[in-house]
Amino acid sequence: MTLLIKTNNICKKYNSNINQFQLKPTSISFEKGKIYIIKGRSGSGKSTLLNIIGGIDRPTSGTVFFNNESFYDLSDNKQSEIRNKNFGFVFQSFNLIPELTAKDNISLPKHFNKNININDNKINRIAEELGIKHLLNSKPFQLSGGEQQRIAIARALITTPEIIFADEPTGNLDNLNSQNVAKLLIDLVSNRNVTLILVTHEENLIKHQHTKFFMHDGELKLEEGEDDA
Ligand SMILES: Nc1ncnc2c1ncn2[C@@H]1O[C@H](COP(=O)(O)OP(=O)(O)OP(=O)(O)O)[C@@H](O)[C@H]1O
Repeated sequence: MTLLIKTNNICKKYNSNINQFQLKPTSISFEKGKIYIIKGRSGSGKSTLLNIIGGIDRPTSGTVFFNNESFYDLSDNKQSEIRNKNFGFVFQSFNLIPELTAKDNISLPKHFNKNININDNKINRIAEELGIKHLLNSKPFQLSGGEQQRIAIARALITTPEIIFADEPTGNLDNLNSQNVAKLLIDLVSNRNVTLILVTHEENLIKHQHTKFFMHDGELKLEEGEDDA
């Protein structure tokens, strides 16, 4: 088992006029090639946790280790490099650039880091796996939600990341598309030995070998029947 990400008592406090929220101290480990599912009610703190682990949002206190280095103590350049090269993100709202074709959206990581190798071969291969090869010249507005999310998944995988963070990736899709896209994502990461942290409510996709967490009022708990994380 190779440890990829580990958090040590990460905590986040939001104090605004509108609301107060606290992610309670969380210590958790993520291993290479494993799939982690996070469930929980709206507002319980799932995205807050995912953003901290994914290097997008610094915790109020505590440490996130990526490959044994304290991520938020690295330089801004190094943090961006890791986010761009080693992490992949899939969001509920797809986050595609409307002016770009599907192909250019998939190539986007190269725009941020010239050292990332993305070529036509690689794009065609992944597009084929995702069943979107015929859509590469289309723009997002010409595509259905399920097709757009497949493009976003291709963009997340094209850099051959070590870990994918997926925050309710099927939240904007109808039932059938939702099942298909979530299954595709799980199959693709499993075939590549990529770690997946998936926020989802798709109960029927969750398998016994996945590690399941439940977030309640900012507190993350391992679901019963699991070993300690
Ligand atoms: N930048 C912010 N400033 C202030 N409060 C915030 C901020 N981001 C999130 N919150 C608050 O933190 C709490 C947790 O939000 P979070 O988005 O993590 O929940 P969630 O479980 O992902 O919800 P959902 O399932 O609806 O996406 C909420 O009460 C939210 O309003």
